Formats: sequence, structure tokens, C-alpha cells
Amino acid sequence: MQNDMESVLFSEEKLAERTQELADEISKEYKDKNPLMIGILKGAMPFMSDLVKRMDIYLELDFMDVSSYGNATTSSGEVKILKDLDTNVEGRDVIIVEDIIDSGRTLSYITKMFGYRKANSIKIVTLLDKPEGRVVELPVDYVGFLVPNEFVVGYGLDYAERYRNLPYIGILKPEIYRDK
Ligand SMILES: O=P(O)(O)OC[C@H]1O[C@H](OP(=O)(O)OP(=O)(O)O)[C@H](O)[C@@H]1O
Ligand code: HPA
Ligand SMILES: [Mg+2]
Repeated sequence: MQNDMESVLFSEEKLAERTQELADEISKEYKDKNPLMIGILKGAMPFMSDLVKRMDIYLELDFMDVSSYGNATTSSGEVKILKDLDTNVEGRDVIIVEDIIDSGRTLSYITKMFGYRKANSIKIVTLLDKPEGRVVELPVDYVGFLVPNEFVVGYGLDYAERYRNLPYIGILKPEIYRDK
């Protein structure tokens, strides 16, 4: 698996350090709010797990499974809900947790939906933001790192379901996904 990588963008240590900073910032702002933190599966799983362990406030967790990439490196444009929330978001202070915002389509769809469902507030925390990929404008509240317009994998991010278990974030060798 490591041989498929062209370069490392963010090491395990760097990810841990930045996650701690985000956890401190969010904890401070949500100290008395009992936020509902919603992880978007599957990519957000490792980041969300590390983030919430570093937050010393009352909070609740829920998950949604949404998919628009399938096995491709560009978004299909169609957002499919594979699993909805268990929790009613009405009146809740929602924090959506993502691994990456690229075209913005996934989160634009989800934030609109939570708006219809009458959440009290909706904020977004994403580990990575790829501004050059943006097709739909989207306000993002907490960002770990900006990434270049390359397909990145690791720490939850996949290519064709692989590489989610890498402890760091890196760029794949182009021959891995070229001609597929
Ligand atoms: O801003 P966008 O262009 O919508 O891209 C971002 C979304 O794409 C990825 O999910 P994917 O659909 O690949 O599902 P996964 O998390 O299960 O890999 C990623 O985890 C984000 O949810
Ligand atoms: O760069 C990416 N890598 C993995 N999954 C993704 N989903 C959107 N962009 C990406
Ligand atoms: Mg994916």
C-alpha cells in the first residue's frame, strides 16, 4: 500500500497537532451547547474519532452515510443518502464533521436538508478543504488544512475504497488511477 504513494502531505503527527487545535477551538465555542456532532461516513470516521476524544465538553454523536464519488476521482454530482440520522436535528446545534470538501456538493445538500429539518444552528468542521475543486459555494467554519487540486487519500479518504487506513494523508501515484 505504501508503494502506491507519490508523496506525504500531512504526517500522523501533523494531523494530531491540528486536530487538537480544532478540538480546543470548538470546545470553547460549544461549552454550554451540547452540540450534535454528525459524521459523514465513511471518510470522516478517523478524523471524527480523534477530534471528539480531544473535546472535553458534553456532546452527542450521530452519523449519516452519503456517497457521490463511488469508485471515481470526480464527483458524480448526484448525492445519495445511504443512511440517515437516528437523531431529530430540530432545535439542535449541529456540527457536521467531514474529511474533505471538494466540489462542495455533498455538504451543500446536507446543510440545506438540516435547514429544512429546523436545526437551531449548523456549522461545518472539515479536516481538508480543496478550494480549487469547488463547484457550489459553501461557508466552512473550521478547516484543518487546505489541499492542492490533487486526489488525496489516507486517514479516512479513499480511492476505490482503499487507503482509508493510512495514518497520514498523501497523494497517490497517478498510474494508480490513470486509465481506470
Ligand atoms: O465536496 P464533494 O465534492 O462533495 O466531496 C466531498 C465528499 O466526498 C467524499 O465522500 P464520498 O462520496 O467519496 O464517500 P466516502 O466518504 O464514503 O468515501 C468525502 O468524504 C466527502 O463526503
Ligand atoms: O481528493 C479526494 N480524495 C478522496 N476522496 C475525495 N472526495 C472528494 N475529494 C476527494
Ligand atoms: Mg470516497
